[in-house]
Amino acid sequence: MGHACFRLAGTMVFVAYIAIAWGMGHILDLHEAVAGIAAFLGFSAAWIGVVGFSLLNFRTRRILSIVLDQAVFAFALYEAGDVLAPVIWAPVVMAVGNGLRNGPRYARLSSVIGGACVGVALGLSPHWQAGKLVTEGIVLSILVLPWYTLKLSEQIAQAKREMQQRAARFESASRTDSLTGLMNRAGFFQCLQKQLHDAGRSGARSAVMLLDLDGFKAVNDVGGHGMGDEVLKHIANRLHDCVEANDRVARLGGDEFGIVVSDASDLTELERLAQSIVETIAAVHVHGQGDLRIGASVGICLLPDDGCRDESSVMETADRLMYQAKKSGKNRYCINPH
Ligand SMILES: Nc1nc2c(ncn2[C@@H]2O[C@H](COP(=O)(O)OP(=O)(O)OP(=O)(O)O)[C@@H](O)[C@H]2O)c(=O)[nH]1
Repeated sequence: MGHACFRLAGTMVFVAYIAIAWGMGHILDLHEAVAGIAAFLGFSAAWIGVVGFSLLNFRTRRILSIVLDQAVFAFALYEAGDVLAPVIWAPVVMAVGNGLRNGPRYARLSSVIGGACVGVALGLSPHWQAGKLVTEGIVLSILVLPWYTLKLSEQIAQAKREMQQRAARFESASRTDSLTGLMNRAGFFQCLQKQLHDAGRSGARSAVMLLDLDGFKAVNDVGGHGMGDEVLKHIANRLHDCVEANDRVARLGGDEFGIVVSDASDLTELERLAQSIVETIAAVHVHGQGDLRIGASVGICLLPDDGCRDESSVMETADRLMYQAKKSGKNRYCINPH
């Protein structure tokens, strides 16, 4: 309704302008001036009924308001002649406005109706017939300019969409590890930041795990880098299978992985998850390499923790605990005191 009021105000100003111009043009013929003003007031009453009070269904209302807009302008041009020269571009603007608001179909409809109405009005007017070329130019502009403007605006919108999609792809690539498809370090830190923020507000317990593979170097040394890459991808999939849908897994670099466990309210459950991760990795078989085995040392930082209020202090704690797990024999997890 706000928009209808805006259009209504615009039309009233337009009608007032025509009425005054007409009145001045017929200053010596008061009777005709009053008749003209009455005709425009009649139009605005019809317009208020159609658009302002929503008397008809949406689509019919739109089409009818296009016909009324364009027809009344053509009629005014026919009657008022040069007085309306300053607003000769009005049908083009109406068609472009209709297109931008309601879609290209309405722009085409508006320009065809506008071109036809103005063409007929100018063709019948002895005044405009005198300048035939100008008349043809006006009609041609009404038919061509809205189409051209809308085409341009469609192309700009399409280019904007493509740029946004490309930016989103770059953004996603900058947070993804290209080998495993997991989040990379940057993505993990972003995720950790959000987790700390949410945990700070809700006070709910969550956890951050830092996992470093044990004995991974030997896989590369024996099976080559290609084999090492396959093992990293396999481990990424297994870790992803171990956690809940709300948890996030990342490869932080080399043979180091990070996990944000969003709900660690049940400590037994969290320790069970850590143990199952250690066992899952210990069970990974490096194909064709005899009894070459790998393992994982895991450091777990429980949150909230007064000493871990930002990402770097959380990572430092998890890193310290991970090294503690390595030092105490590898293939195990260590958790901060709680
Ligand atoms: N295949 C492969 N290897 C990598 C990649 N990034 C790092 N590495 C290798 O991973 C190994 C990691 O080194 P370490 O953590 O010291 O090896 P580790 O045998 O697991 O040592 P511990 O952690 O002490 O058990 C190095 O040999 C790196 O070259 C990668 O993207 N692909």
